[in-house]
Amino acid sequence: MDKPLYIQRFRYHFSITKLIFWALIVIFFIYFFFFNAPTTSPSTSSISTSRRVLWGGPDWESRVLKSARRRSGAGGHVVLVTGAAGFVGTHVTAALRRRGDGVVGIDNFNDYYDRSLKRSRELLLERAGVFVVEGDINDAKLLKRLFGLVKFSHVMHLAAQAGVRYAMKNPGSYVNSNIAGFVNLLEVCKSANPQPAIIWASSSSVYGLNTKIPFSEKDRTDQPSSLYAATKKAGEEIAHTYNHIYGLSITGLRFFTVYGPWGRPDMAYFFFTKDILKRKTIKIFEGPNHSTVARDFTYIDDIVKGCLAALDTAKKSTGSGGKKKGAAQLRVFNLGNTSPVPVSKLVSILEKLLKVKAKKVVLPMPANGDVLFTHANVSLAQRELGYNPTTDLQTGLKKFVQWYLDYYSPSGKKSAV
Ligand SMILES: O=C(O)[C@H]1O[C@H](OP(=O)(O)OP(=O)(O)OC[C@H]2O[C@@H](n3ccc(=O)[nH]c3=O)[C@H](O)[C@@H]2O)[C@H](O)[C@@H](O)[C@@H]1O
Repeated sequence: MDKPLYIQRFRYHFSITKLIFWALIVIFFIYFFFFNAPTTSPSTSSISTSRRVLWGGPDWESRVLKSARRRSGAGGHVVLVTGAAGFVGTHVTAALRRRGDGVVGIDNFNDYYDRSLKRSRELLLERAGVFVVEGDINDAKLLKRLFGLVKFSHVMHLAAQAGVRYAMKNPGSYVNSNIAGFVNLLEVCKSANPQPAIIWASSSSVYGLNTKIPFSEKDRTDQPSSLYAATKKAGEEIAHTYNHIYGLSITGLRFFTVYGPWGRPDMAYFFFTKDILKRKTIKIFEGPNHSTVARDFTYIDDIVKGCLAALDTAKKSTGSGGKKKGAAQLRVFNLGNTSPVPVSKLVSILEKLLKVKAKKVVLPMPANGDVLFTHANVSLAQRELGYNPTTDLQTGLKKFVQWYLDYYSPSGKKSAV
């Protein structure tokens, strides 16, 4: 006897559902085993790298090797640049490439700020012949593979979680990138054969609550006022340890509020420009008793020169196979502009360049880790590196604004690249 119609329909629907269920399971397994193959490396960065990053394979290897090749007759170094799609990283990488060094970049393309800007910088480097590996400095396997493929003479370590105020929102990302990531990189460098010399980005923020002006490398740096500053200071101590135990040659560069074309959208000069153009109100912080807040704003080209000079004067690491063979070089330099400018003056320069009057509100500086004043004494860098900053804020901001208007104009993105 035939079953009632509703039972037949129920069975029919039930079997379709079962079919879809098993099909989904099969698709999941195919995806997991075939598209998530062994060269896939789970990364640990809390901001960006919850996704999996693909690297490896013959094509990837040949791109790495090609990028690491020095221009024939150029002599030069073979450099791994971490944070190569970052602001300073892109400029330094391009400059190294221009003069003929072999350069391989690495960047995790995290979403701390607009990723498309990072991708545009990557494109710029790709056109200059540099391959930026997508991966995280916490990925030891990836770093070992890179060192297995290429005998890097230097590492320019510029990958970091930057930004003073964001440290209150996402403290873990600072520990992850600036401490864990740095240690991971040093662990791989110490075991590499030959060991590379390392140049890395510290920060003017390590001077913290120091009131002695201008800041000299001999001044105290044990009063950080933000977690960001504390992680950079920790980096300096960690550098000391790896230099002492393993003979790694390490140079730390304390950058002072670096600005310029292709800059970081989280920095005040950048978002002030954006907000002034949008007629949005900007906040200008002031210190106690209406005192001025000022920064030793330093133009990117001056910083690049300092980075290259630090690289060219770095002595070789002395260790090999994880063992120290003798004392190695350990240096720290201020790279600033030596003339602090009040934030209110920065805004008035921008108003003139943009030909727009800013809507502004002056507020007491919140307790967010910011310091009142920075001012670099660069005589050590002058002596040892021949560092001599030449760009004043007016000139540097003019170049930034030209780039900004071009890059963000409706038709500009490509022409700026
Ligand atoms: O030199 C350094 O060590 C640091 O320089 C910058 O940090 P900061 O100098 O605080 O740069 P901005 O965030 O661009 O701030 C510049 C000035 O604008 C002020 N500001 C910021 C934001 C705002 O809304 N209003 C305002 O007046 C800040 O108080 C500060 O005085 C970078 O963001 C750090 O990554 C870097 O390490």
